[in-house]
Amino acid sequence: MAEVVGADDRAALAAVEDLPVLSAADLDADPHGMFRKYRAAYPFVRHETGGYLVLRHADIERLGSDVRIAASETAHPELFGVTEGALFDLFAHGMLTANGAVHRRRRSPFSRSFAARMIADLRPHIRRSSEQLIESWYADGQVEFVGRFAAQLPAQVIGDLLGLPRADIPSFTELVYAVTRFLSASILPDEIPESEVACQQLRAYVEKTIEDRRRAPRDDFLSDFLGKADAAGELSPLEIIFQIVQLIVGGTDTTRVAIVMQLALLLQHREQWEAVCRDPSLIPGAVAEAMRFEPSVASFIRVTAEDIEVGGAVLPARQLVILSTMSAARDEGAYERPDVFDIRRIDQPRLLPAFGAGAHRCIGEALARIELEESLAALAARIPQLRLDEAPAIKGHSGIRRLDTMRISWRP
Ligand code: HEM
Repeated sequence: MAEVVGADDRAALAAVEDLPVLSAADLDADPHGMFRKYRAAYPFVRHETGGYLVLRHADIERLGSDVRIAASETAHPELFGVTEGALFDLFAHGMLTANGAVHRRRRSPFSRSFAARMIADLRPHIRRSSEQLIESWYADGQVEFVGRFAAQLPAQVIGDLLGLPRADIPSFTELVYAVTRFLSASILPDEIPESEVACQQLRAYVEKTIEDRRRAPRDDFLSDFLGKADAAGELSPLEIIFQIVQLIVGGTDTTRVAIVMQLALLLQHREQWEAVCRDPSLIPGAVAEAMRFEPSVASFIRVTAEDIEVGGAVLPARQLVILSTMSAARDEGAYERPDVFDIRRIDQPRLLPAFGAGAHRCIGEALARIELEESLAALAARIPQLRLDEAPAIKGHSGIRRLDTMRISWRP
């Protein structure tokens, strides 16, 4: 039986075996309500799949940088019986699931090209892409926003970053979303083969793009990355391919869901939408608040290397740990009135929990924020009279969250 090492003033903790076990169905039915209820009493609870859900803001910040918990390497594909193939390689050779020196080696060629000041140069281009997407359906007076805008923009931005031909973007987008399905804990076993085929095709496409760029380098992001990776000589050919695949996959669905949720939340709080339309300086605050209130990524996963004390109880060694950034973002210990959506709030931390913590903190944060800001600015400037006809039903309490459709209109 795990030992309880000290008292926490918010809870009299039982041994780990006695902690509540939350079911995925209950969590999916009311994730914020469940987190609120248990966060007040327990620093972490058990998940029915066998892992532990860590709930409080300060614990997640700390554990995100704690070397005693490690990225999960190939645990996710193995959990689904996937032990070889392109999906497996994505986890075996990518930075997201790697640890220590291997992780640093895979991430470092990107650090300069993804720095905020480099990415800032893309802002006008991302604004133009947003405006062009809006113009493609503006005359219709209404649109299904997820498919016709939110799914398109992130794929276009990454496609442009890698210098892909615009004609390839629709098929590229389909492949990316088919691969992303595998990252969700809710994928069904009979959906995996389709995801595997898509990942093989995406790998082949990226491989060919890299070959083309090596033959004819350009003044662009991909040439810069290949130059650095080749000069350092530390990445295998497979690692080079899968860092790019991971960048594509990491930057697409995450941003799609966030673009949808920020617009939905603003239209559901009409006074705040109108304020953003009148005063674009409110946009960065609106983006941060939407990421806090309904984050597109609900958690990140680690494995404990040894027993770790958290809030007066012990997380046992060799266990899967789900660090719930979604719970952290509504923690009463970190935010005033956490269940109120308020784009003017002044207690946002400098580092938003939604982008993770520690060595794996999102490498694409600056890019994601610009996509969110510029898409919102373009919508607010062009269609301030927007109405929400069908709100998106956002689902999921861990990993990337899911949503299907959202209808908006602007006819008088
Ligand atoms: C709203 C949008 C986004 C959210 C909420 C988000 C969230 C996250 C989170 C929580 C992590 C940490 C995962 C972990 O520690 O296990 C992460 C890592 C990562 N993200 Fe993002 N992300 C977003 C957009 C992007 C974009 C636009 C890109 C790239 C174009 C990107 C690429 C990556 C990569 C490559 C990693 C792995 C970093 C590493 O392991 O060192 N993300 N992201």
